[in-house]
Amino acid sequence: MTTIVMKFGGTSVATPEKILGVAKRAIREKEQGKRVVIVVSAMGKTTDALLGLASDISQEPPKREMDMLLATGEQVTISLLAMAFKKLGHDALSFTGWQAGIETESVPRNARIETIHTKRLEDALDSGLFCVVAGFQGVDRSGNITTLGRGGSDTTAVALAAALKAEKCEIYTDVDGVYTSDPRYVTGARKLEQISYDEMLELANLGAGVLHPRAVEFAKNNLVPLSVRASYSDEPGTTIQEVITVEKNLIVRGVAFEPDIARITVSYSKPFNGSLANIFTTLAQHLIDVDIIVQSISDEFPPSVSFSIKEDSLEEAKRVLSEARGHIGFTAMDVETGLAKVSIVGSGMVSNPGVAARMFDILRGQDVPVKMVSTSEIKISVVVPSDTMKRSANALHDAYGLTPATVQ
Ligand SMILES: Nc1ncnc2c1ncn2[C@@H]1O[C@H](COP(=O)(O)OP(=O)(O)O)[C@@H](O)[C@H]1O
Ligand SMILES: N[C@@H](CC(=O)OP(=O)(O)O)C(=O)O
Repeated sequence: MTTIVMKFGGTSVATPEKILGVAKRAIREKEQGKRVVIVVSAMGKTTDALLGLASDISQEPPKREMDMLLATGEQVTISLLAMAFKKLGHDALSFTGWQAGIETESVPRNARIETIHTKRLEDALDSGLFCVVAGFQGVDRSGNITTLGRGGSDTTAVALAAALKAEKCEIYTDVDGVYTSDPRYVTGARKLEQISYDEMLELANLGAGVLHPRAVEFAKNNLVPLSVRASYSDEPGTTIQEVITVEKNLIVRGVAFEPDIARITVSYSKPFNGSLANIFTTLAQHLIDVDIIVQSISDEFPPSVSFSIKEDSLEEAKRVLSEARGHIGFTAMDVETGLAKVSIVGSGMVSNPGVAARMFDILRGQDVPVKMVSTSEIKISVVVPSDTMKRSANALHDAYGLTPATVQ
């Protein structure tokens, strides 16, 4: 008998009626002879509300206790969904992350899944039960509850699909697939029928919240057939796969963006290599994620390095760098907030020169100042002022032919 994993995000389980709807949808799959695992997120905006409660107590709450708090959101949904199955005449068992055997590394708030001990789930599935699993959470080797980072329920679903050798993993959400850009912000965004794991991974890493980046990583590494589809309709959605078979010629497949970026510039006296290593070692020791790094060295000016981080890490980054000032040997630290990152992604860039030049030209046409740039084989990202993010994304989307009327 084949197994499928269905994941429903917060918007799809926001009310008791929607939870009953999820159960009905899963029952339809089981009636086709499948073993069904359902992964759910916290109801609606519950996780945001829990974060708000914590910040009413403390600005820097202990990360372990944050995991303990945030994991409660998903626990509410799994119990309600198991009750919904019972109400509809079917047997189901709910599982927290640890009950489902999801073991993670010991990194609070952003843990990676290391192993899944599937025996308990396999036994329940063999007994004909629906398995309802809490997304976004696991347990480390010391028995601490961990969470997988915002949006991490997608990763729970794909990791379970890989561990259970499921036939497919379906992510049900409030859009009917992966779009060329976030349809909430980009008016011309259109649904893609297919997208490659690599392009999806870049888009997800660059802010396309429709899928958690590590979910795509898991799917790619384990070749899990993955799709994103609407929880409110039966349309097939978007499939994410190794090699795509349609629209292969597009240079840019999508535009992603991320608000709340800060730039820190640290100036220091020579020898600069030592300072550079000390700055980033200090940040790494405090598990602060750094994104774009721009190092500038000339004979005329003192050396400096600029890097971008998420605004919610800014206070901690400033504090740890200031505490290590003597060790690092820096002379000044400047901070700029209110920034955003806008990126274009597409495998077609590899063999097409001039993509960056065109991007800068389009942004110049929109009067958007580019503060930082970073590239890889299949993406170009720019850091720009937040108030130009939406305008930049729309202009790039149109100019690269992604808006339907302009598809070349
Ligand atoms: N490229 C994209 N394609 C589709 N949706 C996107 C994209 N980028 C961002 N999104 C946003 O992702 C949202 C779905 O993710 P999320 O809000 O986390 O849903 P869920 O609650 O189901 O997990 C959509 O409503 C959409 O605004
Ligand atoms: N509830 C968590 C985990 C999650 O994946 O949520 P969603 O599937 O609604 O994005 C969050 O809000 O981050």
